Amino acid sequence: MAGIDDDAVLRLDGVSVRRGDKLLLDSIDWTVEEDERWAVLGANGAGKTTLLQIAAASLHPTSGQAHVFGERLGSVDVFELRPRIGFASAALADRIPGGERVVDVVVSAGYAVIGRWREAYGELDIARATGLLHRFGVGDFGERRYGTLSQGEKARVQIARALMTDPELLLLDEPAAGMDLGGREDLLRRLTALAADADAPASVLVTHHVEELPAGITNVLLLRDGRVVAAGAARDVLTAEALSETFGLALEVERRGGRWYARAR
Ligand SMILES: Nc1ncnc2c1ncn2[C@@H]1O[C@H](COP(=O)(O)OP(=O)(O)OP(=O)(O)O)[C@@H](O)[C@H]1O
Repeated sequence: MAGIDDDAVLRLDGVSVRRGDKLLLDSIDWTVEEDERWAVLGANGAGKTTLLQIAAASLHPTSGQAHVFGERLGSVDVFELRPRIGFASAALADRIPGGERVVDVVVSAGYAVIGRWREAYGELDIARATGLLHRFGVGDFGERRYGTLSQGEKARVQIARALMTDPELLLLDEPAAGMDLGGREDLLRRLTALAADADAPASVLVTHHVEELPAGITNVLLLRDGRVVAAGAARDVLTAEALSETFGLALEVERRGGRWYARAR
């Protein structure tokens, strides 16, 4: 199988993850290419976070093979891969000490992952971090203490932090969770702009809600009980039938202005 698609950012072949009797992921085949912006959709407990942990090289499959940047997990030093991956999630957001200055939260991403934490930050690093904070609508908060930010503001800081190292793969676990409607729509506008940026990394965004997909998502993977229901181009995959199967209820789905909307039938 090696060599079939060595340019892929991520390639999973028959990946399963088992914990005790439970199969968290069941024989997943999935390829993410450099220019693709993926969304992974599924109900609570479907296995989305587990799948993202494999993509982040922080979990190894129980069986099957996972390649990240062409390197097989299990045969490569993951500490070499991780600096090339930007990861933002609520769980990570909660681990950051509340007393940290927001700009330091962002700028330290580079030092944390590449082990340069002893070095002083340069002006260029601060400028880049500040630029990223502005890009995600929290540019005025650089001097604030991280713990004083709202959940939605922290999520934006996390995305800026994930992009700080100029990663080749960006993983976003429910970036709009806990945001009010205005905050969500503003964030989605910014993620849409990121998706349209030819220099932006390949990305995988995990969510429960089709309404939280930014316009510009190119591909979708639907997950139910650890299995792929469908995966491929967004407009082929986001059908009423496939979404209904994914969430276990009859849904209708609609696309408007590049965004997606679902409701019970
Ligand atoms: N160590 C473990 N042992 C047993 N089951 C586990 C373990 N870790 C996770 N699970 C279960 O695996 C399933 C998948 O979990 P995962 O967090 O990947 O789902 P998810 O799709 O991200 O869910 P959510 O949307 O609720 O965050 C869940 O049912 C969870 O309870």
